[in-house]
This record gives sequence, structure tokens and C-alpha cells, in this order.
Amino acid sequence: MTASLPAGHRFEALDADRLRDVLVLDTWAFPSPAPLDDFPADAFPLAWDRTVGVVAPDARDGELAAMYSSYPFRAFPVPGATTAAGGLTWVGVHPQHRRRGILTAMIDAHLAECAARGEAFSALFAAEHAIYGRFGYGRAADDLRLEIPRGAALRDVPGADAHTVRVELASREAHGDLVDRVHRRAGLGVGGVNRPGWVSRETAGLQAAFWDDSPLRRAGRETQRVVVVERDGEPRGYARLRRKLDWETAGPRGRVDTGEVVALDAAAARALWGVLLDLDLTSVVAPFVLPVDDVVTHLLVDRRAALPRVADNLWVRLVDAPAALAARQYAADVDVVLALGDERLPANTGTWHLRAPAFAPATCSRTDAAPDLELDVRELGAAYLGGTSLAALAASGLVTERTPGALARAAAAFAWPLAPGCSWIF
Ligand SMILES: CC(=O)SCCNC(=O)CCNC(=O)[C@H](O)C(C)(C)COP(=O)(O)OP(=O)(O)OC[C@H]1O[C@@H](n2cnc3c(N)ncnc32)[C@H](O)[C@@H]1OP(=O)(O)O
Repeated sequence: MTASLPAGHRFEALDADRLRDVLVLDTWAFPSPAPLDDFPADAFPLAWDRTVGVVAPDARDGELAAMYSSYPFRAFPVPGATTAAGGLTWVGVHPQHRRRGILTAMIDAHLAECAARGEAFSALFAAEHAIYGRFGYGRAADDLRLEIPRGAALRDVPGADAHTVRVELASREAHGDLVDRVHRRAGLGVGGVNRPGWVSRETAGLQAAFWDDSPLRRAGRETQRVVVVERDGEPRGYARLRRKLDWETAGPRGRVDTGEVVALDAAAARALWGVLLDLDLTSVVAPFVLPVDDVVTHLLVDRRAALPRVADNLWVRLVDAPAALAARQYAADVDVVLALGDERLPANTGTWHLRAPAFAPATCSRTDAAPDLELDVRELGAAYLGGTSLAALAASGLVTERTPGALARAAAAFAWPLAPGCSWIF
């Protein structure tokens, strides 16, 4: 089942000369108070060779009815490995053209492009929760939102005091390399267990956009700052932040919005959070997105006082299901036959035999054997990064066990010791 654009509409490849047209369409889809001239042209993340517009039959010159793009993640972290994936992004349909099937046609085009490029799955951040499930995307990771009171007690960690601290204006020139290095190392996790979904900013455009500090990004807050913690001269952690000062009768009520807070071990994390939670004139620290099992959840003496909330992080849509299943590792020996349904990409539909020893390469091939478990591609996408339990999906009526005992074994194998999560939104 492949959807076409509405009659008379056509896809059009976009290049960097179309930036203005892209921004016009984008600000129809995502309203912005900023004039288009305030959008930074030199810190633009789009991969133009993967950026496609939709033109309506009655369009004026350059006018777009819709667009989508994707990032080329060559080394997307999956459990125990990395693999190529397409990061769907900048999806927008002009309000004049919505609900006529344009998104549906764009998704089909994107999935076909992923398949042609050898990207076994597509991943995205959803603007609204209800949009992407119908296209076979499963919610594959959550993230934790906190509002930590200033001065919140943290558990002591031996070695934290051995760190030195730099508090500086953030810039790509001064901090780009160290942030990239520490971020990548943090994704390797602990004890040989990586963090699935911990995507690096792999392209120059993504790096430039990450460090962009134009007024558009500030939303009434200060320019970007960075805290770096070092041990023996080696960077061991960093946090980017912006403060906003407010005065109330009782005194200053400033807020610290952090971007990534990343540390290589518990001692560095303790040193970093110690700084963030003790900034003068502030009363609350709000980290943007954190993995649900982030170190800070084990450092806080009173996690409840930090008002924990959970939101959806990455969504995953398997494009080549057997290739994707073989590209990750499993946390227990697995030998299971899956009956997979996929209305949108029928090549995935059928019965697949997945085999792997624990924490070792896997194989997946078509089989005629009777299935142990039956599920739709959306649920397999949800479970793919190890953050959504197949057993919980079965309890919700979304996975069916055909062979007694197979569900427990498969659910244990598909799980992963570190929760998946991406530390930035693409
Ligand atoms: C990865 C990213 O970039 S996320 C960003 C997504 N973009 C936005 O949210 C910007 C604002 N919104 C838009 O641009 C558009 O409304 C879009 C992209 C969400 C939807 O585009 P449309 O062309 O209207 O979608 P389309 O007509 O193909 O809809 C397909 C189906 O999805 C449903 N749908 C579309 N958007 C939504 C939504 N926000 N919530 C729930 N259902 C939705 C439609 O009702 C339709 O269902 P049906 O087949 O049962 O009738």
C-alpha cells in the first residue's frame, strides 16, 4: 500500500537556494514570532540532498504546500551496535493543504528512500503523540523531565571533589570538540553496555545548529553558557545552560534551563550537578531531556521533589525488519520465530526466525516454521531499542504469544540494561 499525493501535486527536490521557501513553509507549520530574517542561514541543519518539497497545482513561484527531510545517521546506536538509519525531520504541511493525505504520501516516499539507501529503520521525534503510530512507528524511548529545586540534596560520590570546574560562555570553537568527544564516550555507557538511541550530531549542519546561539534560540533567556568538569585536565562532563532571572517579593526566583547534562562517570556527574544546583539567584534547574535512568535519578536524595515527568523520546519505524533485527544485539540468548504484520511495507510481512547468543551478533531470516509470537511492525519498532517490553505490549493486547514461554524469553532478550534515549531533539 503506497499512497500518492493528491491529484496534480508533485514532489520537488529542494536545494540550499530554496532556504527561504523552506522557512516560509516551516513557519506555517510551526508558528514562530521571529521574522524570517532572524533565522540563521549559516547554522542550518538540513541535509539538502534528503530534503523534498510538495508543490500544489496552483502554487505561486517557489510556494511549497509541504516538505520533509531526513538526517543521514550512519552510526545510530542500537543495542550493542550501531547501524545506518534515517532521521525523519522537518515534516510540515501548510494548514491550507492539511488532511488530504500529503503526510501519508511523504511518509511512503521517505520509507522508500530509507530502503534504497540501506537504512534499516527510520527514527523521529514526534511533534504530536498521535501522528505516527498509524504509519508503523512505535514509541521506542522515553525521556525524563525534571524541575530540581536549587540546593536539592545529592548523594556523595567518592572522587567528585577531585574535579575542577569551568563556567564559560559556550562556543563551538572553544567547546565543540570536547562536547562531541564526551557525548560520544558517554553513549558507550558502562560495563560494555551502550545506550541505544544516543545519537551523535553526525553532520556539519547538525553541529552548526547545535551551537547556534542566535536570539531566536534564547526565548528571553541569556546567551548559552557551559559548565565543564575536568579531572587531571581531562574533560569528564559538561552541561549547557541558559539562566533567566525573575524577582518576586521574597527575592530572586531565577530558573536554569539546561541542555545536555552529560558525564562519563558518577563522580563527574556529582561534580556537575553540584554546580548546576548551586547557582546564585536561581531557584530551580530544569534539564531538558534525560534518559529515564540518568545518573541524576540515583544522585538525588529526594527524586520526588524534582517533579519527575515522562515524555516520549524516539519513535522507530522498521523499514527492513530482518536487517534491523540482525543489526542489534540481545540481552539474553534468543531463538524465536516472529509472525510480523506490516500493511505499509509488505516485504516485512511474514515469519522471521531470529537467533542470537546474549550480547553477540544476531541473524534473522525468513522461515516456514510456526510462529512463537505474533505482532505488528509498530510494536516491533517500539521494542527495538530495548526500552519497551514485549511482555508489557502483550499485556496490552498488542503482542500475541503462540508458544508458551516464548514471550518471557523474547521479552528478556529484547530488553537492554540501559534505557534508550537521545539527548537532543532532531
Ligand atoms: C518528525 C517531525 O518532523 S514531527 C513534525 C510534524 N509536523 C507538525 O506537527 C507541524 C504541524 N502539522 C502539520 O504540518 C500537519 O498537520 C501534519 C504533518 C501533522 C499532518 O499532515 P496531513 O497532510 O494533514 O496528514 P494526512 O492528511 O496525510 O493525514 C493522515 C492521517 O493522519 C491523521 N493525522 C494527521 N495529523 C494528525 C495529528 N496531528 N494528530 C492525529 N492524527 C493526525 C489524519 O487525520 C489522517 O487520518 P485518516 O487517514 O484516518 O484520515
